[in-house]
Amino acid sequence: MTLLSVDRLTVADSAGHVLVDDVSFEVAAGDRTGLIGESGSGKSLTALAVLGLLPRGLTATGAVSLAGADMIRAPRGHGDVAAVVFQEPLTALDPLMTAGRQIAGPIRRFRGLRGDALRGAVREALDAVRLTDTDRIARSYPHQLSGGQRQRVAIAMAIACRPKLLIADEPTTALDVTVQAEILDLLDRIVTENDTALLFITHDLPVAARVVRDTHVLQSGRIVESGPITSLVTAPRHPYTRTLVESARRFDAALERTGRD
Ligand SMILES: Nc1ncnc2c1ncn2[C@@H]1O[C@H](COP(=O)(O)OP(=O)(O)OP(=O)(O)O)[C@@H](O)[C@H]1O
Repeated sequence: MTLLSVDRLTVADSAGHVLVDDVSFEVAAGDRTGLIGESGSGKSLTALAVLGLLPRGLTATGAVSLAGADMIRAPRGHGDVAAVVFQEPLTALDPLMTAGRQIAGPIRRFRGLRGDALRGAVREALDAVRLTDTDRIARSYPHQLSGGQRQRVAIAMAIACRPKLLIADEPTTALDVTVQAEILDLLDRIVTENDTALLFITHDLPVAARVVRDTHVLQSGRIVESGPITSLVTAPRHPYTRTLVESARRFDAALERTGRD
């Protein structure tokens, strides 16, 4: 079943500059789809258009259907269908609210739980993202948590309403390498266990290769290549994809050399 259908999506600013150019792709239930491209290639604007959350001054044309809702002409709240995890958890978290209350918000709104049932669901969400000491974490404010803990709380908030689609926009870019690997494993496990579809946005090909199956490569707002990530890595067709693969290989080789020193 197609959950998300993006058909000839074009996003332009008020001066008419085209920022996302004729982008089409689909995500079916349970898919793990990547959007890969360098900074400024249009990945985040594509995600925001999917959620009906484009910044003021930008207009979208084409068609975006999310679980049957027209997200361009009649965007509606997406909270029960899709959830998003951003690069910097502090942008998603309210600095003045404890982690527990933040996770409780969408559960109350979309699942209608109250009292003990609500508290139980918050604990469950914290357990699901492998946060130990859940009572302390639930009582903590964002600044009292580490970067990795904050991103786990943001993921707990995103999955607490059991969305059918999880959009992760550079979810590990702000984290150090060990924490990055833990968060990728966590996302991998969560989408597998809940059969959630994943739209994973990154500039980092090796990071994408850990979690996605099919991917689209974006350059200057356009999709230049699409396919299974394994084929893209082993036999890239477009020159830009080749550049991405080569720079990932050079980085790997440099890491290996550093390891031997
Ligand atoms: N609100 C806005 N108004 C005008 N231009 C914008 C706006 N937001 C983004 N852009 C421009 O649109 C283009 C695509 O931006 P987008 O944020 O989608 O890129 P990205 O691939 O997600 O990059 P990054 O990984 O750096 O976030 C960029 O050239 C950016 O400068």
